[in-house]
Order: sequence, then structure tokens, then C-alpha cells
Amino acid sequence: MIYTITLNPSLDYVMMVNELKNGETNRSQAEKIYPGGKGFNVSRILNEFGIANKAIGLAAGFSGLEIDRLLNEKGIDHELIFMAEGFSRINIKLKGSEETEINGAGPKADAMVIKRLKQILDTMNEDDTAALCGSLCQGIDSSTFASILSLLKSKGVRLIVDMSNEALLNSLAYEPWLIKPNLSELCELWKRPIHSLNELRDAMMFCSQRKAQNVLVSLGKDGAVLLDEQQRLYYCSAPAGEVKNSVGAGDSMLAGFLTAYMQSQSYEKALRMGVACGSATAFNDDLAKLKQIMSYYEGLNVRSLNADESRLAEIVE
Ligand SMILES: Nc1ncnc2c1ncn2[C@@H]1O[C@H](COP(=O)(O)OP(=O)(O)O)[C@@H](O)[C@H]1O
Ligand SMILES: O=P(O)(O)OC[C@H]1O[C@](O)(COP(=O)(O)O)[C@@H](O)[C@@H]1O
Repeated sequence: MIYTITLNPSLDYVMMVNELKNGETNRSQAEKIYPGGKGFNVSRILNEFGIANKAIGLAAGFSGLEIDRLLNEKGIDHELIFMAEGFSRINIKLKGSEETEINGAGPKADAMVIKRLKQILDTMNEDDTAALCGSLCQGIDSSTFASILSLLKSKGVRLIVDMSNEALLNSLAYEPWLIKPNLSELCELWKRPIHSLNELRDAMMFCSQRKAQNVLVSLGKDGAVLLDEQQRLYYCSAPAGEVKNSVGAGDSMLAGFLTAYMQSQSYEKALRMGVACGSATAFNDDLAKLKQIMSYYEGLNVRSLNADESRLAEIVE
């Protein structure tokens, strides 16, 4: 079974603001609300492919109840652990000529919540995959997070990590099967800017040497690069299209990658499907639908970059 784990879910409140002006009253033209949080988005795309999965999340308050209702409405098999105080985040996504996001801090998990989470994780085994997605919530410090990773590792669970900063760095020692930073998350992890082919590859190798098995780096409109477990480097460019809402593009990519890998055991097909899913979501108001994903998949090509360094240089510049 695939489990997605979202420690700090949200409602994503999307507002269409043509021209955002700081320090003034801005009015939006339209609003939408979605159940947010990286793991829930991964689960929604897995569902599009008909891949059985369960979404585990921490939630609180009225917004947590609304997340629960929306997940039910969308037919996502899920279990939310409710916290006694506070409310789940309402993350603001402003859409205009640019996309601006404000993600909240969220509620604080207490010892009871962490205990229940570990009880659930304790039921997993070597046939399971756990995708740890998004930011840590308050109350889960790095030593608690390390104990979560250690528990999953001891159970032989296949680990996927789509997190950032310290949490991502600390997860590498637990030999995740896959990590999926975007370019800025990779720069933060590597603690250096990336301007060139050599720097991108070195940063990916840094993750690989610290024991990440597969390193998938998403590059927004420029597609994605994969350094696989055999140190093969692949690139897939993204299709062109009109971006409507890129929130969840990275999560969609992760779900597509996992789905195609499970179905084909091919990293090339996985990368191609990842890019198709990410772009299909970016070109849609909500997360992508299967038909849209497959139409983009057909037009994509994956290139091996091992013998073609100049090609990668073009991508990064
Ligand atoms: N502007 C865009 N045009 C086409 N595809 C996009 C665009 N933005 C994102 N994507 C697709 O979604 C994937 C993930 O996007 P990215 O923005 O890198 O991830 P994240 O949401 O994690 O920051 C990209 O690899 C690409 O396939
Ligand atoms: O937990 P974080 O890092 O604050 O991110 C949460 C946000 O990320 C999202 O899952 C979208 O992620 P991506 O755009 O990276 O795919 C939103 O639904 C949510 O508001």
C-alpha cells in the first residue's frame, strides 16, 4: 500500500488578483478553495490513475474539518489525526501575472498526536511505500522527525521525501528511495546557488552521496532532471502551455513518477509521466485529470544526459 503523509495540511485559498499592490486594499476577481498539503495532492493524482493509497494527515479545528469534508467529497481514502487546539492552515495563493503564496505556520502537535501517528506508522511493512510530504508541523522537532524516519526505516518501508530544508537534509541518512526538491529547494539543501550544468549535477550527486537513491529535481517550466540509483542522468522538458495554477504541480509530478515506475519499473517512463502530470496540473485550475495527463505524456521525450553535457548546460542557463 502507498501511504502519503501530510504533517501540516492546509486549505488552499486561491484568489485571482490581476495586479497585486503592496500596502493597498486589493480585491480579487474570483476565489476557489481546495484541500491542500503535499501528500493530499499526491493522493489525489494517484487516485486519478486508480492506484490504491491512503492519505494520513494531522488536522485541527474548523479548517481541519473542512479538509476532512473535501477529502471525503473527492473520494480520498484518508485518516486525519485531530489535534486538540488551533486550526489547520489556510494557505493563500494569489494568482495574477505572477503567483504569490503565503503558507501558514499551522497548529502544534502534542504528545498524544505524535503517539497516534507512530501507531499508524508502526502497522506498515516492507510492502509499503510512505511519501512524507510538505513542511513539518509545530511540535515535531528534528529529533521527533528522526524517530519517525527511523521507525519507517526499521519496518523496511520504501521512503519518499518531498520536504525542504533541514527535514530534507536529515532524511537523506535514511536512504529514501526518492527525493523531489525543486531547484530552489536543492540550492537551499546544497547551501549554494546553481548556475551551471556542473553545479546542478554536483548538487544532485551531493544528495546521492548522502544516500538518496533517486534524486528528481523539478525545474518548473523547464521540466525535470533525474539522477537515478545507477547514477544515470535523464532530462525531460516540459510542454508549453498557459499556466492557470501551478500549486500542486510538484506533488502531481511525484505521483506520476511513482505511478509510472510501479507500472513499468522504468525510470525514463517515470520521469516522463512525472513531467506530464506536473505540467497538466500547472495548465489547469485544479489538479490535473487523467485525460489531460495522458495527452501531454504522448508528446514528451526523455533524453539521457550522460554523454551529452552540453544539452544540460542549455537547460540550466
Ligand atoms: N510554467 C510551467 N510550464 C510547464 N510545466 C510546468 C510549469 N510549472 C511547473 N510545471 C511542471 O510541473 C513540474 C513541477 O513544477 P515545479 O514548479 O518545479 O515544482 P514545485 O511545485 O514542487 O515547485 C515541472 O517539472 C513541470 O513539469
Ligand atoms: O507544507 P508546505 O511546504 O508549506 O507546502 C504546502 C503547500 O504546498 C502544496 O501542497 C503545493 O505544493 P507544490 O506546488 O510544491 O506541488 C499546497 O497544496 C500547500 O499549500
